[in-house]
Amino acid sequence: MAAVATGTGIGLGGVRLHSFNSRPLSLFLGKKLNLGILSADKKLSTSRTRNFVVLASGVEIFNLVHDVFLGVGVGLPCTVMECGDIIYRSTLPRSNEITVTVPGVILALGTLSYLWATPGVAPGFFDMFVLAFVERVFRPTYKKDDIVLGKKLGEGSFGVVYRASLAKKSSSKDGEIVLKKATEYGAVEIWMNERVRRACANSCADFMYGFLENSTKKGVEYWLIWKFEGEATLADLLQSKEFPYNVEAIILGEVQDLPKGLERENRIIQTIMRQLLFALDGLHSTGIVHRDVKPQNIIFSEDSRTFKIIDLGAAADLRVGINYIPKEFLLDPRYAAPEQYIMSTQTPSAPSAPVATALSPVLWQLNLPDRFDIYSAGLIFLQMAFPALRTDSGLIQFNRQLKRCDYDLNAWRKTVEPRASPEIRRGFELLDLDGGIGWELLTSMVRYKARQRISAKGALAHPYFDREGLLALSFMQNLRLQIFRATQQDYSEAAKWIIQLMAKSGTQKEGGFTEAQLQELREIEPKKKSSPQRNALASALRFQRKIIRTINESVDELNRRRKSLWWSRWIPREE
Ligand SMILES: Nc1ncnc2c1ncn2[C@@H]1O[C@H](COP(=O)(O)OP(=O)(O)OP(=O)(O)O)[C@@H](O)[C@H]1O
Repeated sequence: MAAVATGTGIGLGGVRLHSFNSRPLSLFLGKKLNLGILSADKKLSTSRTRNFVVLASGVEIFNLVHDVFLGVGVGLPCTVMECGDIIYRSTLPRSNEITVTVPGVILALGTLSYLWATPGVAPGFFDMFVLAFVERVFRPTYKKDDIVLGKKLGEGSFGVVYRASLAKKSSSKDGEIVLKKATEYGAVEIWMNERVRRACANSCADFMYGFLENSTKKGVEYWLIWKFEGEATLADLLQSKEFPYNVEAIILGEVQDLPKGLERENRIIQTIMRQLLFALDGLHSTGIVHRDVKPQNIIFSEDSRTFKIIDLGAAADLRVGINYIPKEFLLDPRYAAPEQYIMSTQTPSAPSAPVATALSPVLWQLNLPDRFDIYSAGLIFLQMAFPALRTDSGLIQFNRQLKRCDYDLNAWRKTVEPRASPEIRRGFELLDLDGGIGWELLTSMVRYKARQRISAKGALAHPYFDREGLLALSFMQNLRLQIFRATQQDYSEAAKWIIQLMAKSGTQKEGGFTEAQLQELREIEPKKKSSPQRNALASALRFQRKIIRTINESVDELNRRRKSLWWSRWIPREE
């Protein structure tokens, strides 16, 4: 008895019949077709599917179609199940069995590395939907009445900071807190502090609680509470004539009885830089860019004897797109990197949180927003090495000089060194210790292009932090240094190319980038030839662009307001 079987499987006389994939019906009409010819007598036939021409009569076509419908959905295709043409039901592989294939493994590994790449899509989901809830349940909460205000510590445009204490305290040290009464920007700061507390608690001042206080007549006010970390910021310590020995004393807890000199100062500065980079690495690894790194925002924690970062009010969380405003103008101009924005201005405004989260690894790699903080940290390094740069006027003057040298520190050095004061010379000497490894690290932090700047993790692995310095590097350390230097190459052209591709493809809504913007990207000089028609066309284009820009900005603004709602709902309110 012979039967023509098609579809994915047909039961016939106790035998499960399988042929290759079911084909579109049009193929049956006199075309060549893959069909399995099966003999029911041979229960375990090894026969392969043969190709032959089916000249189907009307009745046969009807039967075939009937068979197809019967077959579909009965079993999986043999190609997947590797079952041959005829296999007993009992010998079929179990349907839930996972087949490991090379492309499958590559795909799975690729997906996993994408989900774990900075800023971490997968850890982000875990943090937001598990850790945040667990923390809410177990962390102590505070109310306005629990806090006794003390002296004012500072006042910025977005809030006032007080030293305070808790009315009910378990020990005298326990009760010392810092309270910030902040405007609507306090909501961002609460979000960032909570994120940091869960992801890298040691990087920043110990955040205790934050809530919305709306009983005051002033309107919306966010109250943020931190543990009181200590009296001194790095700015206070830098202003002392004793710097860096005053830092050594508080880090070690005692005054060293050693001769003062460059070597010793270098070691102290190394320690401060290591602690600062460690704190930054913690923030960056979790997708947070501080954007306001400066000595005033680095506090010395007396308990842990380390420097910690404060004031996350201007920080951006690139994992979920909070405070992600590509064109936002930034903050303290004394410490801001030349790009001034953490994201390329070609990057479209942040999409909704799930999309921002899904795209975050790509956007992070394209923009490397963390390098904004690295530039600021580099300037702090410079201030530690050169006392003349510790004053506002000194730093502003340095910034002007560096800008004139196209942000090339080596060029700046060439201009100032020949006529430098003994104090400036001493700074260069300090950085030139151990074969100039300090200078090398500094120049890899303070660079014009963000892409060419070293990351916090890279800086921590730099030989500058090995005690022996450059000359005593082992083979492996030397290799590491060479790799580090290779990674300092300029890959911005490649990134630009990718951005261009993204820009060209554009979306229907955004309309992609205009030719003029692409021109700007390519840094091609616009043609100078002009004619009345060309001028008229240019004016019309300019006008059109202006209208589009205005509409986009208004939509952005509306979106931003709408988007700002979702995460501020997480902030507790005082009952
Ligand atoms: N956890 C802390 N422990 C001890 N002191 C702190 C702490 N947090 C903040 N301070 C002190 O309060 C000051 C102001 O804090 P912060 O920078 O967060 O406020 P701000 O309103 O943003 O100020 P500004 O606008 O001047 O930066 C700091 O310079 C520091 O001296």
